[in-house]
Formats: sequence, structure tokens, C-alpha cells
Amino acid sequence: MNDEVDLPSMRVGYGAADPTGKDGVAANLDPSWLVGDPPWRSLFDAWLADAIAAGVVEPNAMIVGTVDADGRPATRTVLCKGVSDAGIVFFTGYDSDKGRAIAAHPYASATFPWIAMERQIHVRGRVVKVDPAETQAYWNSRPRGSQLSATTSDQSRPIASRDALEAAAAAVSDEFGGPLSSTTVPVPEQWGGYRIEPDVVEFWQGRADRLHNRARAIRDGDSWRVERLQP
Ligand SMILES: Cc1cc2nc3c(=O)[nH]c(=O)nc-3n(C[C@H](O)[C@H](O)[C@H](O)COP(=O)(O)O)c2cc1C
Ligand SMILES: Cc1ncc(COP(=O)(O)O)c(C=O)c1O
Repeated sequence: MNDEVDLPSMRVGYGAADPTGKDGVAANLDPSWLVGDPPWRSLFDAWLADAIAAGVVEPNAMIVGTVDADGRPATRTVLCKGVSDAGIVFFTGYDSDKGRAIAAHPYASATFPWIAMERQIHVRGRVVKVDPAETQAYWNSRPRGSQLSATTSDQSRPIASRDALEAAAAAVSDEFGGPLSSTTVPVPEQWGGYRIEPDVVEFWQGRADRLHNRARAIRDGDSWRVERLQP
């Protein structure tokens, strides 16, 4: 540890806005808030809307955890590009490290770390590829530069240098008529969406003295049960 950074004393206390926790609404997450079918959906939408309204940077960013063929976990940030009762959608390279891990173990976790909101949502479940039509529709909405970069990138594989990456990108750009062209860039074969179909969705809310609130919806056969977890 160097002298300038005192990591052991670095901490933020939560729940300061309502230390007594008596308001029962804003500050006191309870499993009774998880209602409907699926019971995680309405609170998920409300907390995402709150994060957007509060100006959280990249409010739809989530940390996706996967386990590779050797049983080794890895995490990385991706952008959530869709939420439905069926699950949480993101787009990426199917032959990336995460794509290979998902092929080996089709399960993932996703964590939305809304620390500025004193909130976190954690999702776990089976992963499926989205329908190609859904990938196509999302691809069509992406800026052309991002389409060209995704076409260029053999995601997660090494490349010798930045110069080599830019040369590859320029070659792909030329292939599609150069920077001013409006030629359609097709969806790369190894690119598309995944949907995490939740078995578990946990809502976490920071409270004073680390006595936090945790409420989760967990699949139980064909239905769901909700429960409180200890902090
Ligand atoms: C805020 C943020 C958002 C990102 N969103 C995505 C995304 O939606 N899809 C993606 O493939 N990579 C995204 N990335 C890059 C990934 O974190 C990661 O580097 C890449 O997907 C390769 O991961 P892998 O080698 O584990 O497969 C994002 C990175 C950041 C910091
Ligand atoms: C490599 C990569 N793919 C995809 C995304 C998702 O964003 P978008 O599809 O909006 O470009 C990101 C965002 O940072 C990214 O870095």
C-alpha cells in the first residue's frame, strides 16, 4: 500500500437519506415490491427508469459473468439493449471469449451496478441466442462506424498493433465503399444477440451500517417465489 491511498478507510455509507428507514417506500425495499408475472419485471423497469432519470453514466451497462469450458469465470461490461418478460438482451461477438464460454456453459449472470443510486440488480439464468430477425433489427439501428468496426473485429483475439487494427478497419471500410458510402453493411456471421432468461433476479438496496435490503424473485418450478436475503 502506498502512503497516498488509504484503501482500508475508503468507504461510503448508504441509506443516509433516511437513516430510520421509516418511509417504507423510497428507502425500504421489501420482497412485497416484487409483484406480477414475472415478479421482477415492474421493479426492474422502475429502477432502470430511475437510473436513467438520475443521469447515471451508461445506465444500461451491466457486468456479465460467464464460465468457460475449463470452469473459469470471467466478467465484462456490455450494454443491455432490451428487456422483456423473457429476459435481458445484449449484443456481442458469438466467437468472442464470452461467446465461447456461453457455448460451453449456456448460463450467465448480469449485474447492474447503480452505485450512485445505492442500488444493484443481479440476474442469473440460462442464455439463448436471440432470433436472427431481432439481431438484424438491432444491427440496422447501429451507427455505420460501429457496424464496420464489428465487421473488422475478430473479438477477443490478439492483434499485433493499433496500426494493424486500423489497417484492417480501413480495408473493411473500403470494401463497403469508403467512409462516405451508404452501402449496407451486412450483419457479420459471428455477431448477434443473447438473451439471459432469468431464474433469479435480486434487488439490492444499500442501508446504513451495511444492514442492507435484499429481495429476490426466484423461479420455483413453473412459478416464482419471492424472499428476503440477509445482507
Ligand atoms: C460501458 C461498456 C459497454 C460495452 N458494451 C459492449 C457490448 O454491448 N457488447 C460487446 O460485445 N462489448 C461491449 N463492451 C466491451 C466488453 O466489455 C468486452 O471488452 C468485449 O465484449 C470482449 O469481451 P470478452 O473477450 O470477454 O468476450 C463494452 C465495454 C464497456 C466499458
Ligand atoms: C465492442 C462493443 N460492442 C457493442 C457495444 C454496445 O453498444 P452499441 O451497440 O450501442 O454500439 C459496445 C459499447 O461500448 C462495444 O464496445
